[in-house]
Amino acid sequence: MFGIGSRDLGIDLGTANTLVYAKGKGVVVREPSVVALQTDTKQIVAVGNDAKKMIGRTPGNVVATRPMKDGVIADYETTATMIKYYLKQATNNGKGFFASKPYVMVCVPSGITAVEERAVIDATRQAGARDAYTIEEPFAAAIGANLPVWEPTGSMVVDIGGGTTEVAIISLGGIVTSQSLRTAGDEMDDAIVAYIRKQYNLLIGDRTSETIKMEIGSAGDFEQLPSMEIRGRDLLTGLPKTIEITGEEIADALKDTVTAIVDTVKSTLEQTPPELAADIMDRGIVLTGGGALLRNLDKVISKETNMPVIIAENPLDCVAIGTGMALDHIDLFKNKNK
Ligand SMILES: Nc1ncnc2c1ncn2[C@@H]1O[C@H](COP(=O)(O)OP(=O)(O)OP(=O)(O)O)[C@@H](O)[C@H]1O
Repeated sequence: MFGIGSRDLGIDLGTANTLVYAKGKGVVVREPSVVALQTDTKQIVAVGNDAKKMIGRTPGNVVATRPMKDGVIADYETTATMIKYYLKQATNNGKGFFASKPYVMVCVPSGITAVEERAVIDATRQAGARDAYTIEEPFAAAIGANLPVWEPTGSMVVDIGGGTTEVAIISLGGIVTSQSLRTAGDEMDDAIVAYIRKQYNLLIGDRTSETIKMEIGSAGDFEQLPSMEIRGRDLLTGLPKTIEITGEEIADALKDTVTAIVDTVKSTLEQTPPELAADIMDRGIVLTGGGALLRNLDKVISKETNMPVIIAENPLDCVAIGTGMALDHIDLFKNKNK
């Protein structure tokens, strides 16, 4: 063990949200993974919440972008700048420079390539880390959900984020089997946009579709679902229009995405050694990530697998908490990245 201190940080560098966990303090930064840039000079106009408000609303010379896609870096320079901004915010409340550079643990999807992983490490070092380490996202999620990952017992975690769904069986401090699906919350949003366009000839923006998903979205209609009024642009007249949409319609729009997630859970279970499967039967499948909050998703997974399903406490924070807690075991992650 070498000099891990209270200034060291864990980052959940997500497609949708970036969270920073500081040892002893908990989650100190929680903002959308969005950066607004001047198109010509590439100068940063805003980061995080301020930048997210600009999505779909920027003038011609400003663009609000999400530099992470499907859990990996799509735009290297912008990601490094975003990490730098959040590291500064986490270490010094955004004022000035680091007193001393932190060691940083960053989570990555389990299906990541060596080149994609290298990019995360390099971007974090470039952003000011003394050194950077990676941890696989479902492993971090399981630590953050308080699962007994270091014990000889099977735990199953399904982390549904913006870009990826990670399914893993964990025992004795390691991933026994896992699958990473590049389908998660963002694809649900896209499916809602496509459905409303097809059924109503109405064009809605990404932020509206995410709001619809959170407010009335559902993985299945086990009960009467709520409805809501939505606004968009009528593709026939070109004018703004308001319609009412039901939860049942949105459940229908989300069907393919939900099926893809359920199928991944099932096929991971099929690859699980029987002793570990028995442990999971006792303890249940644990859902983490923002997608775990989709209404009835726990019920659908439970019905399809015949297993108990539990939503972790604070599902949006599990990966960040687990990434930060893994700093206590940094020697296990040390050599991998050298
Ligand atoms: N109440 C809710 N119902 C449905 N989906 C939700 C809810 N709250 C958040 N989400 C979705 O969860 C996703 C974000 O989750 P999270 O912050 O765990 O992802 P991430 O870590 O940024 O992404 P990734 O792990 O793919 O890199 C978004 O798609 C968001 O719309």
